[in-house]
Amino acid sequence: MGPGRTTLVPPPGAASPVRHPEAPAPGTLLGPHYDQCFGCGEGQPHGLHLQARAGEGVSITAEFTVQPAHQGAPGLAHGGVLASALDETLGSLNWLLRVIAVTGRLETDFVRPVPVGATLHLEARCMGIDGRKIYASAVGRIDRPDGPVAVRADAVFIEVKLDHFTRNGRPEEIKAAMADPDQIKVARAFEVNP
Ligand SMILES: CCCCCCCC/C=C\CCCCCCCC(=O)SCCNC(=O)CCNC(=O)[C@H](O)C(C)(C)COP(=O)(O)OP(=O)(O)OC[C@H]1O[C@@H](n2cnc3c(N)ncnc32)[C@H](O)[C@@H]1OP(=O)(O)O
Repeated sequence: MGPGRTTLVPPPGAASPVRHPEAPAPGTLLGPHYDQCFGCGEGQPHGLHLQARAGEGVSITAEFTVQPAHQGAPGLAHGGVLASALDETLGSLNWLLRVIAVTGRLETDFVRPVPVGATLHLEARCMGIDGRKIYASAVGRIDRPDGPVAVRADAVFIEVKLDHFTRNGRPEEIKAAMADPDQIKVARAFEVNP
């Protein structure tokens, strides 16, 4: 099945996700995978500054507070920003699997408007793995971990090698990342060492 027609439900026969033995313990704050990442980077002034934590099994919890820079309608979060928060939380599951993967498809339901100043409490879970395809779902609730559901997403991530970034990224940023010992450490933490 080609891109665009791919179901977001793991097919029969998909493998159950397995938490990597060296994955960070449940409760551990993961920290940004890249300082300039729009989702999690600390050096990105207009970014989401989303903070993700390892959960049990292959699950992640994350929080993000909607800032004035994230508005669509007056006083409300932009839908694309909310989709970014879901994408980032789902992408963080890869820390626990220790695979590098990029979003192939992301489907979002917007259930409730999210005001500026609200904190979105997100939770993502890996639902199954089929070859290079990683199926995952997430939900975001307003202001409390058990608050009202505002957004939901289903996604498929596709496993890639590190050279996906080095071949495709703008050379300036790639060069800087390769010269940064912290970035090399992060890249290693994602990669399965055969
Ligand atoms: C020292 C250097 C430092 C650098 C490194 C730092 C470490 C960083 C670590 C971690 C970073 C993570 C960053 C997280 C950020 C949040 C997540 C994002 O937003 S990611 C950005 C948005 N996504 C993209 O930009 C993807 C763009 N798309 C592509 O590049 C390609 O289309 C790609 C890789 C997804 C697939 O291309 P193919 O040629 O490799 O693979 P094919 O053979 O086409 O497909 C393989 C299987 O996947 C399915 N597939 C492919 N594309 C799909 C799609 N779009 N939807 C559903 N299924 C898809 C296919 O149907 C096929 O399945 P069948 O094996 O036949 O069962």
